[in-house]
Amino acid sequence: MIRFDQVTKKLGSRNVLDGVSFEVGEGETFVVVGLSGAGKSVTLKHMIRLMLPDSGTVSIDGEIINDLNRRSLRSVREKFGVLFQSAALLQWMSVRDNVALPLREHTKLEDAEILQRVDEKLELLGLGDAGDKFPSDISGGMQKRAGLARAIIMDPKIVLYDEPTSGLDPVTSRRIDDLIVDMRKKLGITSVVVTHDLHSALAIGSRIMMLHQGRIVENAAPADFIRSKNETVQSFLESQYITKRGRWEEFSHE
Ligand SMILES: Nc1ncnc2c1ncn2[C@@H]1O[C@H](COP(=O)(O)OP(=O)(O)OP(=O)(O)O)[C@@H](O)[C@H]1O
Repeated sequence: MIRFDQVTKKLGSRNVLDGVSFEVGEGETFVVVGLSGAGKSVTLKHMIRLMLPDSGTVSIDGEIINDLNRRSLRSVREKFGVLFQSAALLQWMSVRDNVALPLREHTKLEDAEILQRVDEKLELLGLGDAGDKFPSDISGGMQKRAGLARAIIMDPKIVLYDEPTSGLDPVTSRRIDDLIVDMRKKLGITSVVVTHDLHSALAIGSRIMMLHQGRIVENAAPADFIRSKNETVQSFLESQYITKRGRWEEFSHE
């Protein structure tokens, strides 16, 4: 579904991606972890061609997206919903209007149909009562959920999450984790999640890939990830108090 083949990207004087190859299969919750500056967000940006590789290819559903024309690129991008770090809600619009925005911009649906679809998504994300509120009147966790409602309003096949739990307290973070798992269970959505939070990664990931200095140091199912012999992976795990005999099962939804 998503495939990177020997992707390299230099930004400034750094090789931010240095021959990165991996695949994300349909229905996976693929988690990308790594220290700050490891190239996680840059990897996400390549998936929707917000950035182009210097060499190597990115393919979506078998189609190499490096050289697509604008129209074909648009149809590839329609497969994606994106939840960036800030949730990026427009402050002067109600939650309902924020979520409706993509439908109003990209479809010719009647307003009644739009509002019905929006309310369905708000309900799904536990925001049934928040439609009339403004972003500044709801909590950070609710804002993230509203951002997620907007990311899935066009019924994408794939959702990209950049640090979905950053800035949230642990309880709210686990609630967002549950929602990401729900997206797969209820809607069959493939997810790619960039996070610093290994507890979250272990709880939701079908695979976890760790980037370090532009290269992949591990790409494995959670149970194998915590047993990785790679030293960079082990010190990353230890920094978050997870040991080789880690109690990740406790966090796992599977
Ligand atoms: N547009 C850009 N121009 C120049 N350098 C960039 C650009 N975007 C990212 N970089 C650099 O590329 C490196 C990787 O950035 P990226 O945002 O992918 O890191 P990250 O792993 O997501 O880190 P964080 O966890 O801090 O968000 C960083 O050193 C960053 O400064």
